[in-house]
Amino acid sequence: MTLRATDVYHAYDDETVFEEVSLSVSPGEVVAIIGPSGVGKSTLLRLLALFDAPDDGSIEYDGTDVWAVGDRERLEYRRRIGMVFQEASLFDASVVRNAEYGLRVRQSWTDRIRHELASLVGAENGTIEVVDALDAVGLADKADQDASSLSGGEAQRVAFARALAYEPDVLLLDEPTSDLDPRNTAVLEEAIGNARDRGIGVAIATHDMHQAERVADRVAVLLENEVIEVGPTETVFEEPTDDRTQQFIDGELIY
Ligand SMILES: Nc1ncnc2c1ncn2[C@@H]1O[C@H](COP(=O)(O)OP(=O)(O)OP(=O)(O)O)[C@@H](O)[C@H]1O
Repeated sequence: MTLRATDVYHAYDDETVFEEVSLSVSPGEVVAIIGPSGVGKSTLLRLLALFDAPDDGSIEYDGTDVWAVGDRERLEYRRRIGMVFQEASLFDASVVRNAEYGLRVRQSWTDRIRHELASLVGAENGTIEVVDALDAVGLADKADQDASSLSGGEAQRVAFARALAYEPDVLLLDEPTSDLDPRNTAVLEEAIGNARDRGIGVAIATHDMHQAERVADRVAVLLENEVIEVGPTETVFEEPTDDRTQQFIDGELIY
């Protein structure tokens, strides 16, 4: 399932964020979106997540213009996309309840009843998908712990597991490790690689160029209202075609 933004124009009031930005995320690849603060990385992810409609251009899901179809159909596409924000927002319940939340809201009533029945007969630690997802972020042993007792890094790992649990086609990550220590960052980066290996398409907005080098197959550089360069990670970092990319990588571009 390829998610594709084509020639997207977007503005907040009279402040233009993008002019003709195009970017795709395909199954089994990690695309890093890098660029200075305020350039529009989060805005691009919100558009790809179908939270907001672009002012012009299109967002396509496997060739379907998702803003040209009805609300119900768009909701179905929306449900195939997982998003993780910079700060985890967990509610006051156990880790497993938090991790299964996305799965629950996406389930049909029949599925929900099935799972409620499963919990009545003692399968309290959630469905296999949720246990797998918690395992992928190294938190299966904390499934029954209260989420409020977790560290910030662990909370973010639960937020990632929540998105993984409903097996999205595409995972959109907005600076998911910017507040985390190296260990939690390493756990999440490994989970990103595993998601990619399972065929999920991942887009990650990051300030951290080393992280982009570590996790991404392709890198898109956002600058001055456009994607100035997109290509294989090695090419973008070793032999960029745009001088501004080199300046940005070298830390010489101040905005
Ligand atoms: N809801 C909003 N209303 C008005 N302006 C907004 C809104 N959201 C973002 N902006 C503006 O749009 C521009 C792009 O913001 P965005 O958050 O997408 O950038 P970013 O690259 O993700 O930044 P950062 O790296 O600091 O998170 C900024 O100038 C920001 O102030």
